[in-house]
Amino acid sequence: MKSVDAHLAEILATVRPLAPLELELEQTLGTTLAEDVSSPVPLPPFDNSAMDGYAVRVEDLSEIPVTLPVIDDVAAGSLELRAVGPGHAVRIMTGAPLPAGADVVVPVEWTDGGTVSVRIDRRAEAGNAIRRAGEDVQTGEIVLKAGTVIGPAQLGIIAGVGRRRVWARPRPRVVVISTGAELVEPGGPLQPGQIWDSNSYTLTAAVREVGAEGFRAGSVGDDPGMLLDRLDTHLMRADAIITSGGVSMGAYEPVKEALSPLGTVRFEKVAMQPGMPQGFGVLGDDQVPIFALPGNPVSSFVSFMLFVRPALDRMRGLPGGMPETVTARTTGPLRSPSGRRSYLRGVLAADGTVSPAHGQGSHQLAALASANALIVVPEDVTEVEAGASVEVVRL
Ligand SMILES: Nc1nc2c(c(=O)[nH]1)N[C@H]1C(S)=C(S)[C@@H](COP(=O)(O)OP(=O)(O)OC[C@H]3O[C@@H](n4cnc5c(N)ncnc54)[C@H](O)[C@@H]3O)O[C@H]1N2
Ligand code: MOO
Ligand SMILES: [Mg+2]
Repeated sequence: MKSVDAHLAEILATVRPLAPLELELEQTLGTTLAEDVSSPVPLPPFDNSAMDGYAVRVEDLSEIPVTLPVIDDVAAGSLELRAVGPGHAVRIMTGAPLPAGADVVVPVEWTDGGTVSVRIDRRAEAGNAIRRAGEDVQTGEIVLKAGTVIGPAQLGIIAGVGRRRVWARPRPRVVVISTGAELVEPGGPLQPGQIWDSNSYTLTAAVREVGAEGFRAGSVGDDPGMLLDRLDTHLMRADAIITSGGVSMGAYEPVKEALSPLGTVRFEKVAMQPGMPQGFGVLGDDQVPIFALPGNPVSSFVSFMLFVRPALDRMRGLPGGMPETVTARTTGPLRSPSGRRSYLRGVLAADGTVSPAHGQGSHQLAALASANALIVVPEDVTEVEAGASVEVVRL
């Protein structure tokens, strides 16, 4: 059987980072910057006030209290400014440009708030409550490096240096298709022998959670032809395809039947549990990667975490690789089939212990829903005692 690492390595050798596009600011959340962004101007662009108060000359504060005439009123965005001469005060709002001649801002709380003249009751040091031009960013300074994932704060500084568009690798568009004649769309009535399609929702959500765009394309039953039609419909706009089900040893394995003849998708057993039956390859002229995951809901979820997520990271221009693990102590004994790496469901606690879930069946939704971690049991281990330390993938 193929090792987990070899399967992941083959996937990572196949997928490619998406080509950068010049994106409008609003479209960039979750994308990966493909250029260094620098500032064309100093930030702030001009000396301005950090507080609502009065701009004055510090030498006029030598005798406190002192009353000064208020010669101007400067709000943020004001253009024409009168200089502050000796013995003058200018009322100033936070963010407003500092008038020439002033070298201190006295917060209004330290005064009587006068508008014609102001009594200042407390001395402020020179430079108080002044934001100097360029103290945040210098002209030409790189504020974000290529390869940075753009979140809200990164959008802030891109907008803050005046960029309307940036070059970034877009979020991969991933189409999720379920297979299985037994599947019914949640909300619909169940006939005998039917189940609700959970994989479509789990996998589309997992795609979105890792920063890609997920499109749930529904189920195609057990009909290979329907699968091929559904793939045709979505292939041109997909950067990747995920299917679940129909890849094992059964008589009706629509994914295997539909894709094996194409010769570009391989189906094999990987030395892991859950997630043993795996299909991976590329489709169409654009070599769109397809992840043909096993049908058992826990198998497809674990397969997503191990194989799809790292691939999507790479497509986003990020490193992407085997999920990180943390060390924990298992509170209960663990069992794992020899020769397969197990990913058992468990609950990792703040005290560094991990409690294995009661149900470890790869179809058991409840155990997966209550887990926040996958306990890794290596291929050559079949028993782990309670209290032993284990490696754990956080979910
Ligand atoms: N004789 C053998 N039988 C099986 C083997 C094997 O090696 N020899 N492998 C087992 C393992 S391991 C797995 S995993 C499953 C995977 O099989 P498939 O990928 O063909 O999945 P299906 O047969 O289509 O479905 C399996 C199971 O999962 C349920 N399912 C499928 N799709 C969904 C969905 N969208 N939402 C919820 N549940 C889904 C389906 O009803 C089946 O119960 O094969 C084992 N068999
Ligand atoms: O891959 Mo299966 O998930 O071992 O049940
Ligand atoms: Mg099957």
